[in-house]
Amino acid sequence: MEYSNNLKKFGAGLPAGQVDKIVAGIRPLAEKNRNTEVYKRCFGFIDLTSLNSTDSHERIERFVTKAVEFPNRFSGIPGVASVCIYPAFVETAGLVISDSKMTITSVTGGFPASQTYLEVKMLETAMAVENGADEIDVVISIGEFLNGEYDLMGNEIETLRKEIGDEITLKVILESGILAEPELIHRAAVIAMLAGADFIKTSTGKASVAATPEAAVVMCEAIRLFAAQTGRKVGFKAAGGISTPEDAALYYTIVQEILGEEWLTPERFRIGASSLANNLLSAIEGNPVHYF
Ligand SMILES: O=C[C@H](O)COP(=O)(O)O
Repeated sequence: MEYSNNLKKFGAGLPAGQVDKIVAGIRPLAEKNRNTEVYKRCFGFIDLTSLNSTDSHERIERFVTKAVEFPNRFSGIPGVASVCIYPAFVETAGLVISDSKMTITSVTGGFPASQTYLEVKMLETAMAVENGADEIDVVISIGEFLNGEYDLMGNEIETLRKEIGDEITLKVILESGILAEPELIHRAAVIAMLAGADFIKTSTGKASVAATPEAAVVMCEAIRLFAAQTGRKVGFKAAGGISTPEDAALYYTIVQEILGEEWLTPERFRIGASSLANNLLSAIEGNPVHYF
C-alpha cells in the first residue's frame, strides 16, 4: 500500500495545546473513576506482562499458573485478559493455560528495538503463533518512521499482518515516548491502522518515556477518526509505567471519554503492565495484597 498518500485523508491530528486541554479536562473525570467498580473492570483489561531478561521457563510457568488460578482465588474480579511474554516462553504458557479464556500475547519482531531483518521478524512472529500465541505485539521501525519512510514502516506491518492471518490479534507498538510529537504519534497510529493493526499500543515499557495521557489522547482520537472514516474499530492498549490504580483509572477515562463505552471491553481496550495487578487488587480488596 502507498501509506504516504493515504495518510493525507486523516489529517494531522490534534495540536499539542489542544491535547493538553483535553487531558486537563479528563483528569477530574478520572478522579471520579477511582472506585472499586472501575478498578475491577480495569483488572479484566490487563495484559499481565513479564518481559525480563531474567525470565525462564520455570518462572513463566509459575507466573502464568497464578494468572490462570486467579479467578478461583478472587471471585467477583475478572481475570486478566492476556499474559504478555517473550516468544521463547509461549509454548510453556500454553501448557499451563488449558480451558482459560485468557489469551497468550507474545512480543515479536525483534522487540523492543525492532532493529532486525524483516525476514527475522516474520520468522519470530510465525514461530510464536505456531507455538500457541493468540496475540502478537510488534514495534514499528521507529528510526525509519522518524526518517519519513512511511511506506517502509507500513509495509513491514502489512507483511506481518499477512504472516499471521486474521485469526491472530495484532497489536502495533508506536513507542509514543520516542515519537513524542502529537502529529508524529497521530501519523504512526494511522499508518499502523491502515496496515491492519487490531490494536495500537503506546509503548514497549523499555524506553525512557513510556505511556503518557497525552499520547493516549492522540491515539484514541486517531482511532475515533479512523473508525468514522473506514468503519473499522481498532483497539487501544496503554502500556509502560502504568502501575497504580489512579493510572489505570486515568487511561480508562481517556478511552471512555474519547471512544465511549463500546471500547471499554477487553476486545478493544488493554492495559499492558508488569506491576499494576497487585496494586489494583489491593485497592479493590481494601488492604495490601501480593498475589502475583
Ligand atoms: O506491555 C508491555 C510493557 O512492557 C509493560 O510495561 P511495564 O513493565 O512498565 O508495566
